[in-house]
Order: sequence, then structure tokens, then C-alpha cells
Amino acid sequence: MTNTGSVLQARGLRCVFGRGRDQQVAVDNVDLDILPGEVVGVVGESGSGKSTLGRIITGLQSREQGELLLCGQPRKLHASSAEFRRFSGVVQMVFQDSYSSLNPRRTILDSLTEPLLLQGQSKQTAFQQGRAWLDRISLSSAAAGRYPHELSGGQRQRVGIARAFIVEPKLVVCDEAVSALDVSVQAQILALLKDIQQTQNTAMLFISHDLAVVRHMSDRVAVMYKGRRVEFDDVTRVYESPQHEYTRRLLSLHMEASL
Ligand SMILES: Nc1ncnc2c1ncn2[C@@H]1O[C@H](COP(=O)(O)OP(=O)(O)OP(=O)(O)O)[C@@H](O)[C@H]1O
Repeated sequence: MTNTGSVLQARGLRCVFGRGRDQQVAVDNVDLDILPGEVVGVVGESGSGKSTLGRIITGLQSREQGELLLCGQPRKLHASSAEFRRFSGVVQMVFQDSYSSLNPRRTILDSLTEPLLLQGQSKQTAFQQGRAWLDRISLSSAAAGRYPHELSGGQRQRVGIARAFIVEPKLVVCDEAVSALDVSVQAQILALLKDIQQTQNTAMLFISHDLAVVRHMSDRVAVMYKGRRVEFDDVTRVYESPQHEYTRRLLSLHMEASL
């Protein structure tokens, strides 16, 4: 695979869970590329392999096969904490449940600045940046010393987003980043995410089962079906003239649900 300046280049990714008759091919021969600053949405029904794909890219999940380059650097097949750390300045993740990225026993400022400290920054510089980020995500300075359970779901997700972007990674994988939030809060969080992503010109893999949200956020969209990427194109083209039968079905279900 040649390095074309893409933030992410993936060829033939494959991930299998279980053995024998219980074997489940979660991600099956998936190719993907993401350009600097581009937002690629991933849609598909439950169990189609969206999260597994995102976890392979962030290094939280091993894969059996496939080449994966992040900013031209090959990522190993096996997930490990060393591999995760090696790429932490390049790729970060925003989880559905912000409790997954925030340690319940650590203060908000400690959790927020952890990625900076892992990169070797001094505590003083990291805390300074952390406080500036709290301001940027519209949290008061009092939030610095609070614990995750003392914040609302929306505030926690703001911190989860800031924690992912604080190291200025080239790529952020968002897995159902707003699905756990009230509809009224979702729009604010999406606006914040888009604003930070555009200001930092960060590429994003935006995984969601919500087709309207993906259309709003993405430049291109990949449609997953039974572990396969069945369509991958400009978001308007996919939504207005879907080529694959499964995409047409998914879109018509979405239309019915929104009537
Ligand atoms: N750790 C695991 N162990 C065993 N099977 C798994 C594991 N993670 C995922 N799977 C299986 O892999 C398939 C893909 O799951 P995945 O979570 O990637 O789908 P998804 O499209 O993200 O679904 P959802 O929208 O419900 O989160 C599913 O059949 C799932 O049951």
C-alpha cells in the first residue's frame, strides 16, 4: 500500500469473534481511507460491525487480517497498550458512554489532562491547557475539581470530546457520541464537536445508527452490512442515489421512521 497523504488507509480489514459454529465475522474485508480534515460517517444496522471497525482503527481491538496505516505508519494486527500509546498522538476516541473515558475516581481536570501527561508534558503546562479547554467547552473552572458523577451527561460528554481533541490528534473516532444523550442536548454536543473538528482540521470517523445525524456531520459515508462495507461515497450521493440495495432499504426505513 502506498502512502497517499491520507490520515487513514485500510485494506482488507477482517475481525472474527468466536470459533467453529459460533464464529462471527464482525468486520469482513473492509477498505477505507480518510483524508486530512475529512469526516467519514459509518452507518449500518445493529451488529453490522461499526464499533468493531472503530475499535480496530483506535487500536482497542485486534484484527486477523488487513493493512492499516495511520498517517503512513503501519498499525500492528494485535491490540496492546503499547500499540495504543504509540498512536495516541495520532488517533483518539470519543465513546458513547463518557464514563468509559473518565475514571470515576479522578477529577475532571486529571482525566482531561491525562493524554497530555502521557505525552510527556509537565503537569503545570497540562493543567494550564486543561483549564483553557474547560472554558472552551463552556464548563466553569469549578468543574476542574469535580468527579464525573457530579456532572450531567452532556457536560461529561463535553469533557470526553475535549479529552480526545486535547492532544490535537489527526483522527478522532466517535462511536455513537451523542446516542446516550437527551435529544435536546444532542444538537449542542454535535455543534461543539463540529466546531472543534473544523477549527483543528481533524479527520473524523463518525459512527452512528442515526442517519440524519451522519448526513449532517459527514463529507463521505460508509455503509456497513453484515461486516462488509457495501457502499462508500460522498454523503449527498449516497443519501440521494444509493447504489446498494441494502442502503436503499436502510434509507427507506429511516424515511418511514421520520414520518
Ligand atoms: N467482544 C466481542 N465478542 C464477541 N462478539 C462480538 C464482540 N464485539 C462485537 N461482537 C459481535 O460482532 C458483531 C459486530 O458488532 P459491533 O458492535 O461491531 O456492531 P455495531 O454495528 O457497532 O452494532 P451496534 O450498533 O449495536 O453497536 C456483532 O455480531 C457482535 O455481536
